[in-house]
Amino acid sequence: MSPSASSSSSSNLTITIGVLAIQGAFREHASHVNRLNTLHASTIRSVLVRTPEQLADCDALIMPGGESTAISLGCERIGLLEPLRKWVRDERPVWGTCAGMIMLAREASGGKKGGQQLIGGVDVRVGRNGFGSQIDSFETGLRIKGMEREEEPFNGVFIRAPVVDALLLPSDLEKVGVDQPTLVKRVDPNTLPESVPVPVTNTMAVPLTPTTELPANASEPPLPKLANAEQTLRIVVAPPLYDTSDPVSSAKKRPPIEILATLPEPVTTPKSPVNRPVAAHIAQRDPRMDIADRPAHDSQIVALRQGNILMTSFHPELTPDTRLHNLFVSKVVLPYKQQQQS
Ligand SMILES: NC(=O)CC[C@H](N)C(=O)O
Repeated sequence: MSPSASSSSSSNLTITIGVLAIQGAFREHASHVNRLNTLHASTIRSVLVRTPEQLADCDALIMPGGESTAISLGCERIGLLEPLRKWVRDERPVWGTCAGMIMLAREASGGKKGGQQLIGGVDVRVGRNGFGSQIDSFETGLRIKGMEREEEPFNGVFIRAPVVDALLLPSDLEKVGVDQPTLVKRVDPNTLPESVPVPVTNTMAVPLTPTTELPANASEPPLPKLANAEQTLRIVVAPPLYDTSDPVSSAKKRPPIEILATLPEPVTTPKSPVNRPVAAHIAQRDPRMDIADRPAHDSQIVALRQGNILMTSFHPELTPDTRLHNLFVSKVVLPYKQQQQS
């Protein structure tokens, strides 16, 4: 940020935070945003976003929790997917909570048949429903790095929340074919032992390590013969958002991942059978990801930031606490807006 972007300039600003309002807990997010107004010299206001035009008027965007397949389909139908991808490509501030986190991940496992469209932007693979189903919902006190009164736990509400399967190397960009906007890789979970770490030897399976090459023709491998096809793990991949003509140098320009909150224990035994293979993958941690505060298992990560993108696997809008909304505004949105104005 330039020195001219002093905090005094923030008093003249009006900050418009859009909340994607296709499905899910968007009203709760909007009301949390509005409550921040009294905390800042700038005017902070929320708007519900349902069209590309409404998005264009925003300084920042929140993608709420709900059902990522429904949100994704809704975005597709109203022509919001590409504007959202452009938003991320332009490095504008965005925060995804729960389903919103799934949308912003570069890869997602545990998807439905037929896959789903992702926006992408953050170099992680998340596992849908990785903590289990609705009845496995839980709340837990979290310490969130950089939040005001950091020592005071923030109540994380986890509802069919996504788990971080793995942090991905940015250089994986080169592995994603530009002609194939959404690839669905299929892995036969029967080939993966329950214990970790595992070498994947079945040639039908696409190994789950971040360094895996996709098949040269980038077409889907044939479906393995399974007793129960629902057990097949699907991984959907977001289209590449950045210039991949020189993947290595473009990957180097990617902002680092900052880990903001972790759980004390890894998620090694997801209750959902669909996600069991993910558990096997969890320990296949890429040691080249040298990141501060990285926990022993990537599955422990529940809040992270990459550049101007924030993602949390829990629902901060379902508690009265507005500290996380304030962190987004103070640490991501205001600096971005000030930089734009300087
Ligand atoms: N609370 C949530 O947002 C749940 C997310 C949901 N499991 C999904 O896949 O979209």
